[in-house]
Amino acid sequence: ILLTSGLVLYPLNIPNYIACRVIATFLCSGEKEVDLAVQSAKAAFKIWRKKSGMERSRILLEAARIIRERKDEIATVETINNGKSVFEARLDIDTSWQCLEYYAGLAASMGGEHVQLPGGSFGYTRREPLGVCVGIGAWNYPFQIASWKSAPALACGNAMVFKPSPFTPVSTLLLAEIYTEAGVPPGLFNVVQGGAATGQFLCQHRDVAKVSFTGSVPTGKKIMELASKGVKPVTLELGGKSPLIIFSDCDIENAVRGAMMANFLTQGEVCCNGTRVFVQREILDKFTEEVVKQTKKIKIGDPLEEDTRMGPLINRSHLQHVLGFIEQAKNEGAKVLCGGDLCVPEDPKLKDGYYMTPCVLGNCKDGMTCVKEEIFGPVMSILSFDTEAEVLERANDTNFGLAAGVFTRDIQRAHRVVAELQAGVCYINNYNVSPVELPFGGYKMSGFGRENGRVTIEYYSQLKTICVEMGDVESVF
Ligand SMILES: NC(=O)c1ccc[n+]([C@@H]2O[C@H](COP(=O)([O-])OP(=O)(O)OC[C@H]3O[C@@H](n4cnc5c(N)ncnc54)[C@H](O)[C@@H]3O)[C@@H](O)[C@H]2O)c1
Ligand SMILES: C[N+](C)(C)CCCC=O
Repeated sequence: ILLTSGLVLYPLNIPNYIACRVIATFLCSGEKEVDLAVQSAKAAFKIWRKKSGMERSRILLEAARIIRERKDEIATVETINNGKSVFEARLDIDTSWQCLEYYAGLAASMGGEHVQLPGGSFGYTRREPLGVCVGIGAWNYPFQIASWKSAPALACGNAMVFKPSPFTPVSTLLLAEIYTEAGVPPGLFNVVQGGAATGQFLCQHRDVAKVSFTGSVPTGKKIMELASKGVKPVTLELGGKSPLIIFSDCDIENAVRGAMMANFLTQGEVCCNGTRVFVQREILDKFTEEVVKQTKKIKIGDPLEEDTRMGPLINRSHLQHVLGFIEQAKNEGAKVLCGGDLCVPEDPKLKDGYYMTPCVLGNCKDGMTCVKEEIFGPVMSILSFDTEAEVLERANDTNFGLAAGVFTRDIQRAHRVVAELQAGVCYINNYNVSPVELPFGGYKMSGFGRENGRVTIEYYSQLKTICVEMGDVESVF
């Protein structure tokens, strides 16, 4: 997608292939447009917050139903938007409507507690919405990120202004359209387009009550700084360099499948990917041979085709950035076991696409750049280890803490190891599944706050305490 200022060309005609071409142009929202969106959300908030939880629930359920019904169409738009395979985009749309359904289920049960005090007095708490919340999204899961932020926000009675990444501006508009069709008040969910400047206007706006951000660590720090000026709470869903630990007693076939899931979804552009794959020495050769065999089989090509499993990366500069990491890895002593090259699919229509072959790096060491930094592309680094204590020490030796995984048949070891891993999301004998019932979010520099799960209600609401006196005032004066 080439972004220029200009007319919004939307809806677009869905083509039957993806290469590098302009599919839409959008105007970036400036300070004035951001203010209009916030004011419109503020007006809608006044109506929405008065609705009962049951009423909000019904509307969210209707939106979930429409997403489910339009799943194939939305997935196709997402594929054009981002480049991921349509097969995967459908899974993203599933977790999106599931998220709306989940919070619809919680909307009516939001409440506080009643506390008895001496002398018949009592207190109670009310869980109240925050107001206008801002959502700012990354480009790797555009529709899913917008759904994971807006569903709990709206369920709690808030309004939201959402800014997608300028690299993937399209699919979020479908979500806005669907909320409107489902019956939310006009302006309750607004989409503004643009990059850093638009994001900054949002974070600084005096009528914005909260910012929920998904993106990189450097941008997350800037957002936290901006929000701190208005003492606005933030949720930060940031990057990672997650460890995946494969013990020799695991089911190797499953572990190989897990490692593929942990590294190659969405062209490897996944925040929680388990890119540091620690394999116990006894099974290193066998595991590596099988993982390389499976990686070579990944079908790269037109992401709109049913059997494609890897499409193009998000843009040319990111492709070059990822290939640069592989060059550096070679220079630092890693061995390319497969992939890591520019790829020009046979289909002439795809010749300008940003394709590369998925890469497995062997002979990796903890100090190498490919092992320390988030690459955000299809690059798996394999490291060997001998003991549990050693691998735990090495797995935790990072400033990131988003996710981690462990493959073993020893159930006691599995729980012992995850208890020691410094990561917000830990997988045992699987990787990168995301049931919306479970909270998702990071430790350390991977951020704070959570998405999904019951706990997220706390991040989109505030607690009011009411103290009720049943006797006379006992004044100290
Ligand atoms: N933890 C998670 O749930 C999660 C999920 C997806 C992606 N990510 C992370 O996102 C990163 C990739 O996404 P990206 O390249 O879009 O990230 P990014 O930080 O470059 O941009 C994210 C969003 O922030 C906006 N932005 C940029 N500068 C801003 C500023 N100064 N003020 C306000 N907004 C600003 C961008 O326009 C975009 O919408 C990776 O690090 C990845 O790990 C994390
Ligand atoms: C759905 N996944 C694969 C768990 C990804 C969540 C969002 C991370 O980028």
